[in-house]
Amino acid sequence: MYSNLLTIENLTKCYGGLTAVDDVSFSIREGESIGLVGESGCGKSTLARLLSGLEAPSSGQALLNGKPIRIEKGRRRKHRVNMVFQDPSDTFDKHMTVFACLYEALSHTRKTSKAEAKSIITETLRMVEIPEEHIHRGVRQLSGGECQRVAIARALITEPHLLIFDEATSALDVTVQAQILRLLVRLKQEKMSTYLFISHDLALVSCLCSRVLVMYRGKLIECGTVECVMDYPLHPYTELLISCAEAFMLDTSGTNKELPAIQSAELNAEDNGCCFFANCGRRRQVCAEKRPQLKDCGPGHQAACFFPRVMDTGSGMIGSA
Ligand SMILES: Nc1ncnc2c1ncn2[C@@H]1O[C@H](COP(=O)(O)OP(=O)(O)OP(=O)(O)O)[C@@H](O)[C@H]1O
Repeated sequence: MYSNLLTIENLTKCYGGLTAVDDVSFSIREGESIGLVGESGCGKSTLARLLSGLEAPSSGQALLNGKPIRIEKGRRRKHRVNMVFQDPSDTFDKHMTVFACLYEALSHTRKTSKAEAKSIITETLRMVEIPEEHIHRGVRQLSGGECQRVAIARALITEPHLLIFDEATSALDVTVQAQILRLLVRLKQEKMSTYLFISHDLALVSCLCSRVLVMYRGKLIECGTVECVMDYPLHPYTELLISCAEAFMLDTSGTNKELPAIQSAELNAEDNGCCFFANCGRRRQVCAEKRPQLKDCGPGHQAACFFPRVMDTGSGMIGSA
């Protein structure tokens, strides 16, 4: 019996000489909301495509309810794992109406009468706050925010086991982003589904998720509850990521704080060593020679670092090796 909805074991994806996802292992329990963060190009979307059966791994496996996720087209895949992408307009046939888009998705997973389909579609559109009179509009007539709501409705209507949001708000302007974020918070409360939120935005992940995974250059380098990782980051890359996010926020005098510098990844000479070696202020010889594996550093908190930050959380020390 598998208690986890999703179990990822040593998942790896190579494109030629590039390892986009490198020996990644983690699990997601049913009903959990997990955040996946990391800089651009670290492999987040590749990992999402592997989980949704859009691409096959080079090695390792992803199990959904104990069964390997395989490349599947259309209906079965979307019923198991469905994705909402950054720019939904790319994923719609612009000549279709809102009703036709949702009906197509629904008919992939369930047989319904027209009347039943109409009632399910109306209810799903209500859930994402699209007015009923939009139902016969063409998707090309929708605004960016409306289009993303319809994309969310299209994903929800298939009742997937796992729903992945890949930067689902980042193409929208800030006011629409805030509306979609409020919608996601509400949906998460109303529908106890299992979600994976991929984002650059740590604040968004903090709002929506209970646990967070941090990736760097294809590797999982830290994971734990949102509170643990945000308040007590152990890996130097996570510390940098959080300080970068804070630096973007205006301080009380109205000026931006200086961004910490990050060196080019090419400076990381040691393929066998730590992927963060070139940028790390705590590096020692062993970091150049051996690759650190994820290890428990505190309750529900893991980091792949030989010298994680040691901190007193008030209820005990974390990070000591
Ligand atoms: N089909 C592909 N063929 C070759 N290289 C690819 C392919 N897809 C992704 N890559 C490369 O794999 C690496 C990881 O890309 P990926 O899109 O997964 O990163 P990401 O973390 O999602 O980035 P972003 O946040 O900018 O979307 C990048 O170097 C990218 O160029």
